[in-house]
Amino acid sequence: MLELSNIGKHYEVSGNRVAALFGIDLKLAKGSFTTVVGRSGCGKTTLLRILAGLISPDTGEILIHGPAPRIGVVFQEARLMPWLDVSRNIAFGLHRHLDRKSIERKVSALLEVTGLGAFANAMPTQLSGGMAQRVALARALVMQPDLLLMDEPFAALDAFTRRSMQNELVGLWQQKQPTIVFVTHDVEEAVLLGETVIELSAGTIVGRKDIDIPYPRDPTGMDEAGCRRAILDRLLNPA
Ligand SMILES: Nc1ncnc2c1ncn2[C@@H]1O[C@H](COP(=O)(O)OP(=O)(O)OP(=O)(O)O)[C@@H](O)[C@H]1O
Repeated sequence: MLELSNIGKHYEVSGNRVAALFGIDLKLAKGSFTTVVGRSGCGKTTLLRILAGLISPDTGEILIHGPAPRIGVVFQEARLMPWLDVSRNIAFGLHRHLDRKSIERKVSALLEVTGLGAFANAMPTQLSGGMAQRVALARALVMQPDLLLMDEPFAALDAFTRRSMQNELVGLWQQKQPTIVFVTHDVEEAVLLGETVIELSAGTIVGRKDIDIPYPRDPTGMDEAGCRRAILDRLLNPA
């Protein structure tokens, strides 16, 4: 579906050149679930922003095979419009394209899927962090993205809410099969979610691991622990 070839990006910081990414080669098959893991500052967000088209790389090519994908992005913070209720936040991107009845139908389907039915008319200040993040996910999904880009979307949530959001995300992916790229600094999360884990260190890919464990995965499982160990070894001791 999408291919990055030899992508590089640098920033100028106080007259110094900071290489945020270099030599990135990445192929995303249609319907695949890829997690990108690495420590703070390794270039994860920069990679996601390039995939989203929010910034341009300095070098390399982005090749799109087939029609241009519709892209949805979910950030670490929900970034809801504070003056709109939950339904209107979810519907925000639809208004230019659809009539009122179709909007209502789509929004109520997403309220159902994300378990927000009782909060359709709640305002963002009345939501918990987990609920607000559900609204952000619903707002991205209502546009039926072919490519869903997620930048540490569950990082600010407590462990219980994070676990249930992870399960919901896997369920949604299995049902609708969007292509997902999910960035995290948490190796456990990367192994629980991804079909493939891309290991990023100091701006470049230092490893890739296909996770051959059926869903739903178990954070306490032996196979999962083995995968985590292999990934951590490479991230802590890159060649
Ligand atoms: N707008 C910017 N201007 C200057 N430098 C930047 C900018 N954005 C990122 N950088 C630098 O690029 C490098 C990669 O940053 P990036 O945000 O992509 O990392 P990250 O892996 O997402 O980090 P974190 O997990 O902390 O969010 C870092 O050294 C960072 O300081």
